[in-house]
This record gives sequence, structure tokens and C-alpha cells, in this order.
Amino acid sequence: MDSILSLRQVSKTYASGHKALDHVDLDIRRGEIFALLGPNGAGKTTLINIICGIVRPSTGTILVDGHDAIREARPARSKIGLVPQELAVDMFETVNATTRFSRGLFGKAPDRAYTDQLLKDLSLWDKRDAKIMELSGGMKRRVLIAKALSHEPDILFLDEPTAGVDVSLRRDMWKLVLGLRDRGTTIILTTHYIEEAEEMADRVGVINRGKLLLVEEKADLMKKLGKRELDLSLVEPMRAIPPELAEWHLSLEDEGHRLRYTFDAQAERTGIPSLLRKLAELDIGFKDLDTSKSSLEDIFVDIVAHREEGAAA
Ligand SMILES: Nc1ncnc2c1ncn2[C@@H]1O[C@H](COP(=O)(O)OP(=O)(O)OP(=O)(O)O)[C@@H](O)[C@H]1O
Repeated sequence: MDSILSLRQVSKTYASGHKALDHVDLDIRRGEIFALLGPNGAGKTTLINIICGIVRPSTGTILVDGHDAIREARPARSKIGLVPQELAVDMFETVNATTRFSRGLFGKAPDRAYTDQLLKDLSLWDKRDAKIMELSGGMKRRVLIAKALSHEPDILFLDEPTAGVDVSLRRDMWKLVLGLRDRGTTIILTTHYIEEAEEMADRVGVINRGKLLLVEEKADLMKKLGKRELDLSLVEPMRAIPPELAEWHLSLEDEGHRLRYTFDAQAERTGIPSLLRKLAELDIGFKDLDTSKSSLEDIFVDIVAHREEGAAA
């Protein structure tokens, strides 16, 4: 694999004693979009900050396009653009000035043609002389991206790029990120939104409590995510599932009061009509039926439970 970024056995214990990262190994392929999913406090920002040289790892090595992130911090950092979660810009500065200034911070000579094009690509050209405080929230986010790309980095980190933005802006951001990838930028984003990973990522990593639990091709993960559940509240509680229902692999919940069928939401045939026919045939009555899609949280719980079982075995 042609890795642009390699982490080996990276751990971080903060001064408070909190272990935010636990032996993380990760390779990012050149040119891919990698989505890092994880609940609050999982360690996503810590991981990004370590790669960007903002936080020092307790142990482990990080190579950024061949440069050691600690021993060769400057060349390593210059490969990276970081779009932080929170707005950290001078509100009184103009869009144009702040973008050019960011480029200078990385020791790059001014390149008007590049920064002008960047503002055009991000639909900020008309606003180039506006003060940042005068912009809408969505425009401000675009300014953060312009700043992050101002020094022509090969890797772009987006920390929660669409947290708190409306649906149409989210779609715009997705388009923009896909466009950057088409031009060869490697993109790593953190997110809570499964749709975001679904829409954009080539690969997905799941992190929880500082541990990278899995890294998979999105297509493979989506198969696991596409599970739905059908719950039937039974008229009469059941002690065991009749053998005639074996092919649906049902489970009995709530002390026999509910029958649960888990199926693949993307499958052409869900198996529900035949299940309902069979229940009628067997004279099994139900009062109510309910379907639910597995949420990201369920998936985390599932993955974590699985891993812990595996570790215990
Ligand atoms: N400077 C610090 N000192 C002590 N603990 C910290 C520090 N920074 C982060 N932590 C802790 O480390 C853990 C991981 O935090 P981190 O910000 O990396 O999580 P995250 O996955 O980015 O979460 P979120 O989705 O909420 O942004 C959390 O429990 C957090 O409280």
C-alpha cells in the first residue's frame, strides 16, 4: 500500500492520567478519503492533534509522507492542512488577508494565482474583501478550509466538518471535499454522522475509548450498518421459537413478549412478507409491529461488545 501517513503503536496519556489513545496502528492511503468515526471523547481530536504536532504522543511513531512527525516536525506539518472544529480566526481580518497570512505561516512564498484560485474554488471570491465577522456560518467554515489549504498541503484533516450545519450546506461541503480528493488531496475526516461516512469515505475507521477497533472499506462496513429490526409484540408470550420459523433466525426479547427479526435493509427481499404469512399459518398473533434501523450507537456497542468478547476468549 502507498501510505501517505503511518502510525505505529501511538498512545497518549494526558497529565491527568487519562489514556486518550491506546496503541493505535493506522495507515492512510495516498489519495483516499478516510472517515474516523467515534463517540464523544473517543480520542479523535487527540489523534489529529498528535499527527499535526499539536499534542505530543506518550509513545509511538508517526510518519507523514516519510517525515517523522516529531523529529522532522516542520516538513511533516507542512504536508498537512487542518480544518479545526472551532472557528479560530481573527474576526476583523478579511477573507483574502487571512488566507494569504496562513500560507506565510508555513514559510511559503506568496502565490497570488494559487490563493485567488482557492478562494474561487471555495465560492469565497465575491467575499474576498469582506471581514470574517460579516460572513454566514457556512462561509466561515469555507474560510477555515481556505486557510487549511493555503500552503498546498497533500493531506487535509477535517475535524467534524459538518457539525451543526444545515442539510444544504452539508451537501455543499461534501461536494467540495469530493472535488479536493479528485485533485489528489488525501482527506481524513472525523464525524459522528454515519451519512457523512456513507456519502464520502473510501474507508472507515471506528475508534472508541482510545482504541482503533476496526478499519474497513466503506462498502464492507455499510453491509453491517444496513441492518434493520422488525419487532412484533405478541398477543401470547412465547417460551421458545417454533422450529418452523428457524429460517428467519428470530430472537425472543422481553421475556417472550416480543419477536425480533433482523434483516438487511438493502436486500431486495427482506423476508418480511413470508415471515408474516408463516406467523398467520402458525396462528401466532401480534398486537403491534415496529421497525428500527441500527444507529451508529448500536453499531459501536455491537463492535465494542464483539471485540471485548474476542479479547476475553
Ligand atoms: N488536554 C487534555 N488533558 C486531559 N484529558 C484530555 C485532554 N484533551 C482531551 N482529553 C480527554 O481525552 C479523551 C479524548 O478526547 P478527544 O478530544 O480526543 O475526543 P474526541 O473523540 O475528539 O471527542 P469529540 O467527539 O467530543 O470531539 C476525552 O476523555 C477527553 O476528556
